[in-house]
Amino acid sequence: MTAPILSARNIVKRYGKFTAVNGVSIDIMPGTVHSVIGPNGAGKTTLFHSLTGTVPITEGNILLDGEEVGHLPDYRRVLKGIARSFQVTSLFLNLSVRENLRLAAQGRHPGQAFRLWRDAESLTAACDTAEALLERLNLAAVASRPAGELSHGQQRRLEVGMAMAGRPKVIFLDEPTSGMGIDDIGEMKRLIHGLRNECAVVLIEHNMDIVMDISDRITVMQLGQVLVEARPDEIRNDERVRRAYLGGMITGGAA
Ligand SMILES: Nc1ncnc2c1ncn2[C@@H]1O[C@H](COP(=O)(O)OP(=O)(O)OP(=O)(O)O)[C@@H](O)[C@H]1O
Repeated sequence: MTAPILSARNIVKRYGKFTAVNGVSIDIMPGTVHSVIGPNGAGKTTLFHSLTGTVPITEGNILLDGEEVGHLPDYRRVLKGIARSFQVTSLFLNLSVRENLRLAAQGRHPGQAFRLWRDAESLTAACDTAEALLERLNLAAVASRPAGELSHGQQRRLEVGMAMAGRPKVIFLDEPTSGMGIDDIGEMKRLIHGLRNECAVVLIEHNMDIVMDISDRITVMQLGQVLVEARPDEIRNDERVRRAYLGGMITGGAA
């Protein structure tokens, strides 16, 4: 039987007396897109922060490829193979798209990001990674333009590319299609769908059409806990989910 690439057990995150995540267990299987959905305030973002190390967990265990990472800071988890999509503000807006990707590829190894000129071999590898990513991201035509001049949709694809550049084992994407038009959404869906060939994807997404279309598994959260975890077709037809709190939200997309 295939082992999960990421396995979180009984994750608890408290802010003072308030428990935002209350005993969540989740297994992320390799080669899958696993979405986390739920109403506002359900604890999705807090769970993401807990798994990526953005906030320290109060209780629980997180195994990445069998190794406990639950108490490592976020930058150490990145080195172990956990990536999350950077926010637009984390792009180097004055550098070209190609240079952004090169730096992200170099940054895979600690201390190398700003030693490009000293390590020709690693620079060549980073260039190759950047060129391959430019094609994957459909950004080759704008490779030489400053990242700050890209459209919103292009910037969001570049963020995903920056996370991909380190060849992570698991990528966390937090609402990658927010604020996008229909064409950009289609491109992002194709990109995410293709990612599962090389790593697992954990996705927070409010657009149910997208969730139903591209997820292999869906975890539904409510009040800091897991309400149900299942395949999209099962979630769509789950009366607890439908009646209890998502109701008419699950309507679109081909599950
Ligand atoms: N830093 C914090 N301090 C105190 N409470 C917090 C903090 N961050 C989140 N919370 C609370 O934890 C609960 C879960 O929030 P969280 O942002 O994880 O939910 P969510 O499911 O991602 O919601 P949304 O879909 O609206 O983004 C909310 O009640 C929120 O107010």
